[in-house]
Amino acid sequence: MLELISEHGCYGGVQRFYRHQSTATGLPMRFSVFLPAQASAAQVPALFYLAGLTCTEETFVIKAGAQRVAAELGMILIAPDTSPRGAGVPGETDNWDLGVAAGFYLDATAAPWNTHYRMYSYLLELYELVIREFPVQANRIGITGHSMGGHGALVMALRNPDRFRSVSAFAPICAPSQCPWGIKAFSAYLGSDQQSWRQYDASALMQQMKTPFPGGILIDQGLSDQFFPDQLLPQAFKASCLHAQQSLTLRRHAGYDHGYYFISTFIEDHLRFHHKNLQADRK
Ligand SMILES: N[C@@H](CCC(=O)N[C@@H](CSC=O)C(=O)NCC(=O)O)C(=O)O
Repeated sequence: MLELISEHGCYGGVQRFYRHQSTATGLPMRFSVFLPAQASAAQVPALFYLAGLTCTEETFVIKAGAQRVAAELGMILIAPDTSPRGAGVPGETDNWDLGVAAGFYLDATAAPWNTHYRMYSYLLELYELVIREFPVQANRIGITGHSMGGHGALVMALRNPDRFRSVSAFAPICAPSQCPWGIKAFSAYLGSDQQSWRQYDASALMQQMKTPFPGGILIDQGLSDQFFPDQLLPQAFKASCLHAQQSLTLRRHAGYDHGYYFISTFIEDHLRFHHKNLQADRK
């Protein structure tokens, strides 16, 4: 059962916010949907956007300025929240990089996180819900994201290429098993067996990838990004793409930092990249 929280006219379409009860997390979850005008008459392509640490389902919608081009292209935008809320895990709001707003888009297996912190399964649940409830072309769905959400987008696409036909990312955490944010989160959520971390590590997954994304992968990275040297490691993902013969466009931009000024500058390129890839004939 979907509860509409609010709706707002936007570029001829409508920006909506919803709440629903999730089976995966066992808690109420929130997400946002932009519906372009074209969606009132036909099924259209859709793009999931996964936000980063400290964000909500609202951050992308109010900061990235994506709706104008999505309205032009006739593309639905879906932005979920970044973690369960109200799980009651002791200390879950004590750190900005673990717990609330830091779900890392994985299914926790270690207590006390494993009951509700199940964002990987939640995204698959949301994917089905979106196809059921909105006028989406089910074979034309892409995914993108920023930082922790860029990690989530790459992992979701690499593990579910039949669901997500196109993938891009902004300053993603490319090798979480090797950076401080990822090591902290994976140790808490998944435990000490680093073999189990590989299923949520885009660079490790890409090493094993058998069928490349035909339209390539697009990543943008700011060179004034304060997290670039230690946390993001795009060079690791690039090396894995070379190994797997996956075409990767990794653009490095002088003068851009980690924030939404960077994302809002390049979001149009990402929407057009996905629109083009999703237009290509798909079975
Ligand atoms: N703790 C700091 C920094 C938090 C921060 O930079 N969050 C990024 C994502 S970082 C990786 O996932 C973000 O997108 N913030 C939202 C924004 O509007 O910029 C803090 O709380 O400021």
